[in-house]
Amino acid sequence: MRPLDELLAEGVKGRRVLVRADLNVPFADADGGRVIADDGRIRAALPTVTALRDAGAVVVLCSHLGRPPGAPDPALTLAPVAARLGELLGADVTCAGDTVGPSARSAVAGAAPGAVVLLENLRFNPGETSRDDGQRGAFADALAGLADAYVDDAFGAVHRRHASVFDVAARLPHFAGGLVLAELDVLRRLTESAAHPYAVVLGGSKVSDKLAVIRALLPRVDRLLVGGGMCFTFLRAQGHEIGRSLVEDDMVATCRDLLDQAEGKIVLPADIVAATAFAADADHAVVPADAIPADRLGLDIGPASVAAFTAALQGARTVFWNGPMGVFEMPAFAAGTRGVAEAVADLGGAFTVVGGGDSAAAVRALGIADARFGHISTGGGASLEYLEGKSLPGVAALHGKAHA
Ligand SMILES: Nc1ncnc2c1ncn2[C@@H]1O[C@H](COP(=O)(O)OP(=O)(O)OP(=O)(O)O)[C@@H](O)[C@H]1O
Ligand SMILES: O=C(O)[C@H](O)COP(=O)(O)O
Repeated sequence: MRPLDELLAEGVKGRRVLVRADLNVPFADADGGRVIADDGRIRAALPTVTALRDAGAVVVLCSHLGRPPGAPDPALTLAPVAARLGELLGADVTCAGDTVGPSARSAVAGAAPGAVVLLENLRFNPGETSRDDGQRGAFADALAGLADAYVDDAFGAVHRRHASVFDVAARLPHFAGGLVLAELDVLRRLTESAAHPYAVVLGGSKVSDKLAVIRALLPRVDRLLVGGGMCFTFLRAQGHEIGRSLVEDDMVATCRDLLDQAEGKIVLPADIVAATAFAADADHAVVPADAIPADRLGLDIGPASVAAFTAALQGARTVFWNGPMGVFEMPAFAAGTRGVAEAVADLGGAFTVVGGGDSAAAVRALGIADARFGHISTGGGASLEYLEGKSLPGVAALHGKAHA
């Protein structure tokens, strides 16, 4: 895998460099409309963009935003991201009106050395995510036609076999950006040389996505703490009443199996904040985790769980945390995530990694400084698939394993 530095050493003055970044940032409703809720991923793209600008390249930047169904959706335009990037760079960023069409081509053709052109949302095009190699390849041809070299710095998307992540690398001289290299270094450390005790904290809502990770991690970790929307499928597997909480019924048997194999490593919440509705102002109460009232749903872990999770983390020398402990976006259900975040941040002598778009956003939204963690990853699914031991298409492509 050739690092960006090799491309810079070759010289890029006046060359067009296609940079795939992951600018898929969360938005929130505000008085004046939708605003960027957390710009961490835009900031994470700055070093690569700045290095190329400083070296005189024409930076042709591209990213996905959300999951539009292969057609333009004005709600998912990258225009606000271009504006924010421009503010952070202190320079104009042109946002093309399309991804590989006339607007993009003329913006790139008219760009001076050091200029940045952000292409419109890659997923406005069906070829980006298509399962059909030919359709993806045709879109990758069009992307490659806009540039002379390709840099992948989209760590959050390296687990996607998409045109801009996988196929385009075979069509241009390709290089890994500093963010991708740094993130892979951290994950390598977590898989190859993690100091023990090693604790993993998992939460969030994507239960089925994360069960495979639990299976893969169990033999390698000493403690596995499960909170968030994930824990209810486990509590159901233990035979408990979980009311109307989030559950994946077809995963209950798998959770039972994982609990049997876990040799006591899996720690589940002892109490739950159970609400009458999925709403910020819903009536709520702390209840035992094995007795959630039938008409309520769990939206956060309770104080006894925070205390138990904090205790289980003491002495850990490596911690990986993915997924909020509750619906942190609603203040009434943010205490569990805050408590666990504080516990992880306070661990002295441990290498602590927070992985996941929502988890990183939660940490920042709660006002906990990035510097209190060893590493905050820009990739949720990407980190998990790496830890699961899966091959990542974006990384394989940078190793020259994508074929046109
Ligand atoms: N008890 C719960 N019930 C329902 N939703 C929950 C619960 N606890 C947490 N969540 C939701 O889980 C979501 C985050 O889950 P997700 O699995 O996507 O996290 P992530 O891995 O950090 O993010 P990403 O995969 O985007 O990088 C949050 O929006 C949060 O509100
Ligand atoms: O938010 C993420 O995890 C990445 O941007 C990838 O997005 P995706 O899950 O929609 O491919």
